[in-house]
Amino acid sequence: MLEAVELTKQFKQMKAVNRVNLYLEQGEIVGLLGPNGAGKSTTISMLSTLIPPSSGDVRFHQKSILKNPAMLRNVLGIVPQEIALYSDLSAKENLWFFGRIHRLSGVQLQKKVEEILELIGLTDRQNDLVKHFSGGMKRRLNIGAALLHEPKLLIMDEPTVGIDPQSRNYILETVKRLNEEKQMTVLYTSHYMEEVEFLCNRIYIMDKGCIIASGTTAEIKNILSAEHTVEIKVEKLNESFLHALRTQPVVRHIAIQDRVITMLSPKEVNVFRLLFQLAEQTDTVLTSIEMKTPTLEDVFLHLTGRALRD
Ligand SMILES: Nc1ncnc2c1ncn2[C@@H]1O[C@H](COP(=O)(O)OP(=O)(O)OP(=O)(O)O)[C@@H](O)[C@H]1O
Repeated sequence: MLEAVELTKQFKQMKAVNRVNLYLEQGEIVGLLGPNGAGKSTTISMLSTLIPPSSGDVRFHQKSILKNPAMLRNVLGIVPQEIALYSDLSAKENLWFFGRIHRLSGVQLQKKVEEILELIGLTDRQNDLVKHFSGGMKRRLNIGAALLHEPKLLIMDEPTVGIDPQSRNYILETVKRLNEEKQMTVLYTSHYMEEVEFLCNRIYIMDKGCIIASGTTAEIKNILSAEHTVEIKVEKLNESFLHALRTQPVVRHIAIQDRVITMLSPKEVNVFRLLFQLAEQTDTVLTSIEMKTPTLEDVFLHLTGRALRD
């Protein structure tokens, strides 16, 4: 349905997006995952015809949209990262305004506004001014505004940033319903692993302007199929134990939070024996050792050496 071919954006000295190739099939929810500054917003700005690429192409149903953006714009809904609403208007008035931009009017517009208010759970608050809304309610309305013209393709730029867990779940469930009930194709960018894992059929992981991995969640996790994530709890964090761990060639990506140490190690290594030996040598009391299947977060760490939300 939509395809990026060698898509590149150069801002003066900075290559924000570097030869990105990705595609969305009709009816898929595709995740674009990456840390701040990875190039996600720039990529979707080019995909949604808001900014032109420096080189490369964007194709919609195999046709380049660079010279004919209207073809895509008519069926595209965009949920921007920044809230784009009028705070002195009510929720309903905002939806009316955006509906008119999409040339809806009369009974058709009225019906659509009611339907959207219901979908985003704001029917009861439809007459309240947006300036009195919580962050989560604004985000939901922001999404509603993108849905008025029944887009076939919805591009969402980190739609859950800075909101409460309840609104976040509401948004995720709404996206899933739109996909299942209306067969809406969705490109969803986020730096929350759990969100893309919950929503997406396929995922692209982006870092420093490049796609560094792609596939289904299972395929991406498989990159680390030969490794375990090991979680070690210690009674007291001991520098000599950490030093001993860090010097082991079979131990990688050590992360520490409070008294919990997380690391990766190959499955064929007897990590229990190794940890007990090191604990004994350094007078460290181990409270528990747990082996886990690597998460997408671990894969990102493996590929880039950094955590997703560093
Ligand atoms: N108009 C611009 N001019 C110059 N540099 C830019 C411009 N827009 C983005 N950049 C730079 O390009 C890089 C990628 O930014 P982008 O906003 O696409 O990343 P992102 O993955 O969406 O990050 P975030 O999650 O913070 O939005 C960043 O280093 C950013 O500073």
